[in-house]
Amino acid sequence: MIELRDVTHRYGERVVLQDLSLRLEERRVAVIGGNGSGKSSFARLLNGLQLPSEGQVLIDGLDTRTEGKAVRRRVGFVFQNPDNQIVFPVVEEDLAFGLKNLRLPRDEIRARVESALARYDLTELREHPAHLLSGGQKQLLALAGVMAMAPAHIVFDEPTTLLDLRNKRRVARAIAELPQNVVMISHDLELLRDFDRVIVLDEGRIVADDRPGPAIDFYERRMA
Ligand SMILES: Nc1ncnc2c1ncn2[C@@H]1O[C@H](COP(=O)(O)OP(=O)(O)OP(=O)(O)O)[C@@H](O)[C@H]1O
Repeated sequence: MIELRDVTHRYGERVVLQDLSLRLEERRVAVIGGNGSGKSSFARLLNGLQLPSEGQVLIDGLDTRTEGKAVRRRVGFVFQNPDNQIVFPVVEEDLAFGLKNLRLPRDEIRARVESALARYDLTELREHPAHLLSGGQKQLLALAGVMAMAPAHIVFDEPTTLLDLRNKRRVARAIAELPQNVVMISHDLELLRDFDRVIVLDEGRIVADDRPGPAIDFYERRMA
């Protein structure tokens, strides 16, 4: 479970998240809101990439402030910009990198890399230089890398912005099938229609927190 207790976040003087208290227990939670409403800042608090200016963020009881390392093992993060995520020059090496860090046995690493390549249609690109992939292929590789690690929670910061329709559907299917808890930031409202819960942020505050239908209706009226 992810829990925020009285969380406020500032950059300098500017308050970007204000006094949030939340328990996220559902399997799939989405966070939506206008540009600059604080969604990415919210996402980055969940794996300790950012620490809250005030309050606490707890992941399965672990405080991101004091248990950062354990938190990062439990929470995978898929960045909006895959260039932030891809560290190795060749596709399959990049996929194996995080798994080696987990000190998994070599056979297990090989099996997980094969399965991730196949699942995201990257098998033919396995020896391809990662920096020469298209934007969408990079996004798939970043996703595949995090999913191969099988963390308990996965936070997605706009995972489909660069994807064509086929790959968007592929990612939507993959997310639907994930056994993990998912928190997803997205402007793509179709992607969240079957989520369990949708939170709407506006200027760093929660203005709706509901099932997808009513939350999306609220957001669309507010943005009209
Ligand atoms: N590192 C930073 N330093 C200073 N201000 C920042 C920083 N990161 C974000 N901000 C500001 O915080 C506010 C919230 O930004 P955030 O990226 O969390 O919003 P968002 O809802 O994800 O936006 P978008 O939909 O445009 O990606 C914005 O006003 C932004 O300019």
